[in-house]
Amino acid sequence: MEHVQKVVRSLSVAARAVGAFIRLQTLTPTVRTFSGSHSLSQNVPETLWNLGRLNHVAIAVPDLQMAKSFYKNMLGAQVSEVVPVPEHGVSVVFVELGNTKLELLHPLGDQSPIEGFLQKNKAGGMHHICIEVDEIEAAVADLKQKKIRILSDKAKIGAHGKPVIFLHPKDCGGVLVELEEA
Ligand SMILES: C[C@@H](C(=O)O)C(=O)SCCNC(=O)CCNC(=O)[C@H](O)C(C)(C)COP(=O)(O)OP(=O)(O)OC[C@H]1O[C@@H](n2cnc3c(N)ncnc32)[C@H](O)[C@@H]1OP(=O)(O)O
Repeated sequence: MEHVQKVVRSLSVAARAVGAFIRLQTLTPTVRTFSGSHSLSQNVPETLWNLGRLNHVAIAVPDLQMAKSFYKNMLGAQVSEVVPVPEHGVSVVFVELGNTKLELLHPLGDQSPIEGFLQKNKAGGMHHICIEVDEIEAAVADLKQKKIRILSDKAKIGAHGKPVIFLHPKDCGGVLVELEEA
């Protein structure tokens, strides 16, 4: 009899553990990437666009040559020449990191969107992150519906020759987010 009670107790502990595991699986957010595994996407409703890899992290700097020299000579990174991107009001240096890039940004022209940021952050600082998407127009339509502010009327060509948009930092947890079509 005691043996039977032990078996019943073990079975009920196992059943509770399975229940907790299933609840945990339901609660755990899933990551959905267009470059990643399909098995991760099972809990996510199908949408017309997908988020991909981190393309770059952009850092606004008050002195582009000094910043370039820091990454090249102090950290030993491979860095590009200065690339002017007048359509976005910035000059850029790309820092290669293997799996992603840094973009060092400095204002170009008198209407630069990073001028105000550098006035508030005199030593410079992290300005935005850029994540790849597979369908930028679908992303724009979807995010507009979700009341996320898009900071331009339509996608512009970004520093890598691909269409980009920016999302308002106040709608993205305080981070300026750029989406780039891969
Ligand atoms: C080449 C290209 C590429 O990669 O392809 C690029 O990188 S172009 C990179 C440059 N282009 C862009 O950044 C385009 C998108 N950016 C913009 O439209 C603008 O910079 C905004 C993000 C809307 C900020 O505009 P503006 O400086 O005039 O406004 P503001 O100073 O009144 O800022 C409004 C509020 O947002 C905050 N705020 C401003 N810039 C921010 C940033 N980078 N990250 C996080 N928060 C930020 C301010 O502190 C302020 O918060 P409080 O009210 O709490 O004080």
